[in-house]
Amino acid sequence: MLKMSEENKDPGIPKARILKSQIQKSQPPGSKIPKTKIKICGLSRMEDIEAVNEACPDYCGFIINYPPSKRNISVDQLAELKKILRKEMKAVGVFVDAPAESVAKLLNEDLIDLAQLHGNEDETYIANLKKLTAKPLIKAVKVSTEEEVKKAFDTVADEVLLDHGKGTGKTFDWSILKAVPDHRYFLAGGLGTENIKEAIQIYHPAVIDLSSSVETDGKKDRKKILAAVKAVRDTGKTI
Ligand SMILES: O=C(O)c1ccccc1N[C@@H]1O[C@H](COP(=O)(O)O)[C@@H](O)[C@H]1O
Repeated sequence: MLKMSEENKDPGIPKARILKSQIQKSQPPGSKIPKTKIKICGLSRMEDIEAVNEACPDYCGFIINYPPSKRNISVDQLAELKKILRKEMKAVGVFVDAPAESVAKLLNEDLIDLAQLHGNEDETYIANLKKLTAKPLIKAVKVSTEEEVKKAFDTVADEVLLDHGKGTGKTFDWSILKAVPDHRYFLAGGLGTENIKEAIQIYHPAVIDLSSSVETDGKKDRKKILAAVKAVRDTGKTI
């Protein structure tokens, strides 16, 4: 039976609700705010793990039990891939309307470090899942208007991910991000080496999340993964 951890009894404020200006005020003068991080999503093969082990992004994403995706993997495949994934990187399980109990099980067994909820999971679902695990939850939201972006942060999830869809390889209109200049979020959808710098310098996302642009013929491409991680690190912009 799953138990609530000590940490979960006092879940505190979700990271997504803490504004950048509040973080800056709490820093000693001259100290640096964390740099934008990078997540490479949709890993499915051993060679994908070898590539990320070399590039070392901050987060690695796995699409779990979602057959409509060409990046779908089973829990057994996840377990095999996880065995060789370097420990420095956080493993993110990406779910689409999966039963909360099965998501919590993978988190609590440490097969994944965070769960990304990328379907129609509502606040009741997320609140229920939070009772089953202390691990961080990311709510993914498809956005196309300023109103939708603002509403995305009205959540009990720990993190918010703003996306064009589900691994579409397309950007949404980033100008709507001006509606939430002070918020922390994962930015996804159509990001690649050609637009990473612009995204970081203008919008300062906490995490740049990409999948389609680091593929060739539908498979992850080692050189593209290395180039994307380098692009984020080289930009080196602080939020
Ligand atoms: O990539 C998928 O197939 C997918 C399936 C189900 C939910 C989310 C999915 N992908 C997410 O899309 C972004 C990356 O987008 P892009 O390909 O770079 O445009 C990332 O958050 C993935 O988790």
